[in-house]
Amino acid sequence: MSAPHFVGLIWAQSTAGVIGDAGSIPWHVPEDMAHFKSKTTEHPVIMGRKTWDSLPAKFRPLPGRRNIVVTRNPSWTADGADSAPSVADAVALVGESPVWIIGGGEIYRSAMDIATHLEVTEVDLDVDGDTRAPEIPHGWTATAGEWRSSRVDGTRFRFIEYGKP
Ligand SMILES: CCc1nc(N)nc(N)c1OCCCOc1ncccc1N1CCC(C(F)(F)F)CC1
Repeated sequence: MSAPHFVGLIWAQSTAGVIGDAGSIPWHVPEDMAHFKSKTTEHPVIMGRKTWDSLPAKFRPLPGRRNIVVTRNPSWTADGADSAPSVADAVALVGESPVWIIGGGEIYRSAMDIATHLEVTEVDLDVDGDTRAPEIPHGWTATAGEWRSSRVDGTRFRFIEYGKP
């Protein structure tokens, strides 16, 4: 099994870096859900247990993808998910590329060192939240798409891709 050479982190954040509040996402931008779905479908996804718990029931497990949940609880199990004690162990379970790391905050921070690709949706909102996006270290280069407006309520958003030269 070869280690995946494409390890992507994917998240949606407010401009100030909020990604969640009380276990949910404080906005509704269906274009981001479609973006997330198109990027991750058919590829394995790795997430923390809190993100697993936050998934709406009809998306748990995320369909069409191997779901791997990172938890320190060795007796944790769930239908439709594998588990691993750390991000590194979860990535080691995957012998294909790309693998997508889909949240939450703690998991992104522990995965940043092994990430090769960041796929960030910036939502132009000023919202409060208890969970923040990871700091992006120096050395990543950003390619930002154009600002778009959500069909629901006109909320502006854009997709930013980060690579490492
Ligand atoms: C979309 C939210 C999202 N955006 C980006 N860009 N990066 C992410 N890491 C991400 O968080 C995925 C895990 C949390 O996901 C959800 N949390 C609350 C409600 C709904 C969801 N979604 C809806 C879409 C669904 C589909 F299967 F269609 F993709 C998956 C579950």
